[in-house]
Amino acid sequence: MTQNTLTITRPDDWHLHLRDAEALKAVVGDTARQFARAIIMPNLKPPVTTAALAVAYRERIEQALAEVGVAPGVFTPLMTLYLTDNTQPDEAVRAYESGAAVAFKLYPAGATTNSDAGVTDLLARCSAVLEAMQRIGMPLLVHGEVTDPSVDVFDREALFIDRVMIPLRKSFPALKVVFEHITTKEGAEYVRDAEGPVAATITAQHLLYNRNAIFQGGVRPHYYCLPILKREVHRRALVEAATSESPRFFLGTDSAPHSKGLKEHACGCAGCYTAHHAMELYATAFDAAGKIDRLEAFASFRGPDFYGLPRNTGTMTLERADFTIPTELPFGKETIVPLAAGETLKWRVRA
Ligand SMILES: NC(=O)N[C@@H](CC(=O)O)C(=O)O
Ligand SMILES: [Zn+2]
Ligand SMILES: [Zn+2]
Repeated sequence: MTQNTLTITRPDDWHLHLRDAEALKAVVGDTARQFARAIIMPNLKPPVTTAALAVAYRERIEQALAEVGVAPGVFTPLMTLYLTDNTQPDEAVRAYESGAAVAFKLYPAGATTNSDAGVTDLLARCSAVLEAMQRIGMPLLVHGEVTDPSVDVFDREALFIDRVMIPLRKSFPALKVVFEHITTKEGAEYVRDAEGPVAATITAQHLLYNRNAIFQGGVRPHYYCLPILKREVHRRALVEAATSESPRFFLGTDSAPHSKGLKEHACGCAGCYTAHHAMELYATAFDAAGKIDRLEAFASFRGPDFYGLPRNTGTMTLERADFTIPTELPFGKETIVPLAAGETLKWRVRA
């Protein structure tokens, strides 16, 4: 018998970009409608590099939530700090122990949107802060792509494992590491098999699409994100990982809003906007794999378990019903085109 409804513990998003100011106000309500908590990425301009900046950013998020009518306590932002070559160990201790931030985010310099202030050489520049993080149990969240321009863009994640991840985890074997938005079979296998406290987030777009989506009938900038969509063999490996019984894979949308104008551009920005219908996308992907029963563990259990946080207590109900994704959404004075705009999904969140 086909299952037509699914009630799960309220989910969390373990990788989210909320931006700031008008953009923040435009998108934060979408996430708060679907998720109880989210890990907020620190790649603002300028980046969120200190506990004080994270506290101030959290206040702006809370103000935006109030302005769009989200009641207090409905949604909790979990803040992160942006690691730089100059981050001092006492900043990690101050941020983590005061509750200002739950993790540090590693952006290799030049790897992705707003990563210019990122790290140039992780082990050479950041060993003292990594040592402190390992000691206090503060996770390191990693954008896992090498930045060497001579490396093919489709190979940058796989090479990162050998060049950065393995040496990092050899030097700091007890450091909690989240390999963010994995996109390859190599990434999934590494996380599945590695020793020690390692996990990975997986986006909806990497479960649903392979790289053909970027080029179907012409170039489609709204399917362009980093790390870029890969071949079908990789998509299948990610679906297998997400729907497996491994506790190491959990939901992280990487919803990354950019205005329509900046996406449909000669040099379009990387990032897919999925916060608006994230659970519909994930449910469609899990159902297509015949594994809708595994969605709750992926979306609601494994993330808090890895971070050492309590699981949520409320519930969300999804139902098998057509859900057509809007073609455009308001985005301050501009608009934003969500991922898979105009397409019809098989599941929707019951209001
Ligand atoms: N994923 C993306 O394509 N873009 C993200 C940055 C990131 O997560 O790498 C963004 O901030 O726009
Ligand atoms: Zn990233
Ligand atoms: Zn991201």
